[in-house]
Amino acid sequence: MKGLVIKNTGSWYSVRTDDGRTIESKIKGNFRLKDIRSTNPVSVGDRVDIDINNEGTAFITEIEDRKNYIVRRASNLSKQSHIIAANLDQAMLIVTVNYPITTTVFIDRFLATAEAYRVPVKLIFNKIDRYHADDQEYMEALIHLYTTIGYPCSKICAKKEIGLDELREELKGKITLLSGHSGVGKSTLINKLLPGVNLKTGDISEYHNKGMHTTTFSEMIELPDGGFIIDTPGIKGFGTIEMEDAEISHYFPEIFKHSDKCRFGNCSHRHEPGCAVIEAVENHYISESRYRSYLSILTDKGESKYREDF
Ligand SMILES: Nc1nc2c(ncn2[C@@H]2O[C@H](COP(=O)(O)OP(=O)(O)OP(=O)(O)O)[C@@H](O)[C@H]2O)c(=O)[nH]1
Ligand SMILES: [Zn+2]
Repeated sequence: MKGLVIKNTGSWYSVRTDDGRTIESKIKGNFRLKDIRSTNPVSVGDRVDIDINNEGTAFITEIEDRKNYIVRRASNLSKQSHIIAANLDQAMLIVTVNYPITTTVFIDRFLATAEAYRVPVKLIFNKIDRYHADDQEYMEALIHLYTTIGYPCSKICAKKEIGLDELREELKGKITLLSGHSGVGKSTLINKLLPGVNLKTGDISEYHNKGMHTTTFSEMIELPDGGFIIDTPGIKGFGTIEMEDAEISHYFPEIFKHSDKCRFGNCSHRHEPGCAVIEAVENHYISESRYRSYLSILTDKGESKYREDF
């Protein structure tokens, strides 16, 4: 029987089978993944094969290849990773241009990390009911910028349920990582998407923390129309990802595009003569804010500041 891992508590995995049952399962055999040293061989989002036994529980016998997965370091000292979730169809970053401000550096770091993980991202601008003319103008400028680069954007008001039907449509049948600064309205939004659950605003992590006595607890929230949201407690975004200096520009699509024409193949786009990226920034083909974010990742990389952000 094939199914989807939707929850993990300790050594038990809840598997939603393709015929609609939820079967508590354990791992059988010794799973080793080729390219990752991870503390958990199976994670939420994994597609698995299970053998159901007489008691109605099952053994996981096979894991399908993942199209992507997100990780965090198992602990500060360890080189091992913990897989937070696998097979994400998309990530949505909830952004507020005010109340509170989401900085472009925060947005761009999230986008670059998503590129590194090969997870498509959409930006959701929330609290549109609160914005005055200046905020609105800034929001439209950001939407123009990010849409041009290739990141779809939409505007919602979680509180008054504006724009939520379109959002529900986009979440249907998919595994979506939902992320955002504290205070952008993530709990409010999840509440509206899950009628009947009635989480108090600010309580979402408490809800997830039920059974938090195991450190490997992880769960996807099932949506009424099908599809799942991942909102892992304690993980602001994507967990940790290591980026090599030379790689970073690959995760800024428009910078990468221009870097073809740099004089030096190993150009860092900081100060080199004949740098096509710097020229494109000067000529406004690349936005200054994006370039600043690129530089900030380059500068902070390796420092804890960057790791804490995600
Ligand atoms: N005006 C307005 N306020 C909103 C909207 N969405 C959420 N809020 C308010 O913003 C505040 C923060 O909302 P939360 O849903 O708790 O935000 P959160 O992102 O879950 O924040 P944490 O719980 O800290 O992670 C609350 O006072 C909400 O009522 C919106 O669309 N418009
Ligand atoms: Zn360059």
